[in-house]
Amino acid sequence: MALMTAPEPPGAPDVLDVRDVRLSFAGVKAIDGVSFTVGPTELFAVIGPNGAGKTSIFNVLSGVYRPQQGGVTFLGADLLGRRPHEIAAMGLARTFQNVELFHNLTVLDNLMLGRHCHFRYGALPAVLWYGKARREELEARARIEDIVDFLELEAWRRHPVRLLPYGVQKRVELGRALAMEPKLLLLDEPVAGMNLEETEDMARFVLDIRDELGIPIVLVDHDMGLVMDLADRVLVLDFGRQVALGTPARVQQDPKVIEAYLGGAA
Ligand SMILES: Nc1ncnc2c1ncn2[C@@H]1O[C@H](COP(=O)(O)OP(=O)(O)OP(=O)(O)O)[C@@H](O)[C@H]1O
Repeated sequence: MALMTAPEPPGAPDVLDVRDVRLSFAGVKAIDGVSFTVGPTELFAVIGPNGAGKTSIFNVLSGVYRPQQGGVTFLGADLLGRRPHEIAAMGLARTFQNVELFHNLTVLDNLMLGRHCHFRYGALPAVLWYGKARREELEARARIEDIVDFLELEAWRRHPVRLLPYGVQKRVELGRALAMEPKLLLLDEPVAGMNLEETEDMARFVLDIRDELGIPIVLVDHDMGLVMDLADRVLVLDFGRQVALGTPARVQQDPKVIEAYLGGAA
């Protein structure tokens, strides 16, 4: 399939390296010494009860928050201090807890907007170098059609997003992130508010992105069940602190996790 990327060679370096990150807001420790790595084909999950610091970690990774301490390296380059659009251009794409799309635009137009970081020709150059700009647009349209196929959005492609069922809107948001041709995908509560069927569909697409497209994923959720089914490794947070890090099987049996997470707000 045209979307397929080359498999990583064995022993390829980690795509993400988070080292002892600390972030406070007026004395509230949102992230209190968190460290983890994400491998080149890994599906890594961050879980924890409400207020544990999951969204804060995503906001650090995507350049919205700057931590007071620690380091973050993405594909060997330092991330901290970079603006969100720079980080997106480096290949780190994210989805949001709530659907963040242009609701009056069609599915195809929303996906096209996800590709803007790949356009080299603006309005005036497009007039001057019509041929190249045209080729670029045709190429973009072909990539978008691949994504439409991959996420099974054919039936909705010309519909305004506001008319779509919620689960399909979340899939379009995923498609917009894929349109950026990311090297790492951050998914913020991808099944929040979904019914069972929509959740199962989304779980299948998330696995396919990792397995067929070879894109590593960091997924944040408070739904223990989903994460335990999907993730290669899980980081459990509570009050900003790292409670456990390991395979789902190991984390699930960790007494600290049972006490801090399952016994608490879960
Ligand atoms: N911009 C901010 N200003 C002040 N406090 C913040 C800010 N962002 C996060 N916090 C605080 O940091 C802590 C962690 O919040 P965060 O949103 O990261 O948790 P979460 O695990 O994503 O929670 P949820 O599951 O409810 O989304 C909370 O105590 C929160 O109130």
